[in-house]
Amino acid sequence: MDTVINCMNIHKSYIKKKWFKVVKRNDVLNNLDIKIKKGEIYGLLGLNGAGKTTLIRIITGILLPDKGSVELFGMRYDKYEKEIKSRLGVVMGGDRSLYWKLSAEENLEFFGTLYNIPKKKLRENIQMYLDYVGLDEHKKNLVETYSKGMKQRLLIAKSLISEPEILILDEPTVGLDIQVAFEYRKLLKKLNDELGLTILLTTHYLHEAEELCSRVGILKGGKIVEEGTIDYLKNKNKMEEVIEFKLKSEMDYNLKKEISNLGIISKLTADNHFTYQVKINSMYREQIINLLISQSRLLYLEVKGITLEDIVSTYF
Ligand SMILES: Nc1ncnc2c1ncn2[C@@H]1O[C@H](COP(=O)(O)OP(=O)(O)OP(=O)(O)O)[C@@H](O)[C@H]1O
Repeated sequence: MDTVINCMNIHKSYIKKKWFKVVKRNDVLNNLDIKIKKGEIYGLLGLNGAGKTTLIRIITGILLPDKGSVELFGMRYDKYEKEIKSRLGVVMGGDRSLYWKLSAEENLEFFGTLYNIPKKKLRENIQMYLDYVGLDEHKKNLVETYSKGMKQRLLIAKSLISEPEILILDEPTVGLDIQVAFEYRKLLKKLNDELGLTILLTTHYLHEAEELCSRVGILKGGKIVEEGTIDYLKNKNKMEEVIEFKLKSEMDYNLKKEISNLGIISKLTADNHFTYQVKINSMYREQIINLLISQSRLLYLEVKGITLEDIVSTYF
């Protein structure tokens, strides 16, 4: 498969200066490599502040790296910026880039002319993509009357108007309600399946990465420290599930030893009582549940699905 995004040895630091002196230096990306193949949906994962948005800004040519090189479609921004950008659709957080006093159709006409798309082709694309994102009925309405979900879909239509080959999205479903986010993910999947768009996105939601991404990469300490499918990451870290339980008193040595043989125990520090979590591979679920139920000190027990933060945290 062709590599369409190739970042090599990327370094990026944010520097705060006072009187020409560096007073604070934050090395965000450090010798980072990433390769994304044509047709993939790649999810960039990491804790808050890991540098996901910084990397997205570098890949989209908004920000220059301090060191290293970025190639899209085998081309570099210093020589082929216009060509690269014409093949890239970008949806960053927020809806500031739409004109609220214009209708959806007028917004797309305006942005389409910036791309120098011939008039007839532009009119066809506007119709096609408004249809595609399910906004055809509302195309004459002012954007200020749109819901957040509708604005998000319009931003996708806007990014598609120039017929890009790669779509890049920074936390696309943040702030959307469950149903709207579900529909939005369906739309992204459709764009990948039907139009063959390569998609790069950042997300904090495990179910989103599971539903959408053919591959994810974990960004930690300025580098991609792990890549693969979500299933691969879960199995590798033997972290299929989390069991939370509460005891009447502190866990004794014997119980702790028995549970530790099956999973990783931690105490919920935010809780003043004796609440614990154990991360386990699902094959040990029954065994741990039986063990805990046999304890007269057990107050409550809950089996929880693991979160993306649980997976990402194992790399810290
Ligand atoms: N323009 C900037 N100037 C200075 N520091 C910045 C700037 N942008 C980001 N940072 C810092 O760089 C680090 C990485 O930020 P970035 O937004 O890339 O992380 P992120 O992984 O996208 O985080 P989140 O998941 O919270 O959105 C953070 O410590 C942030 O405070």
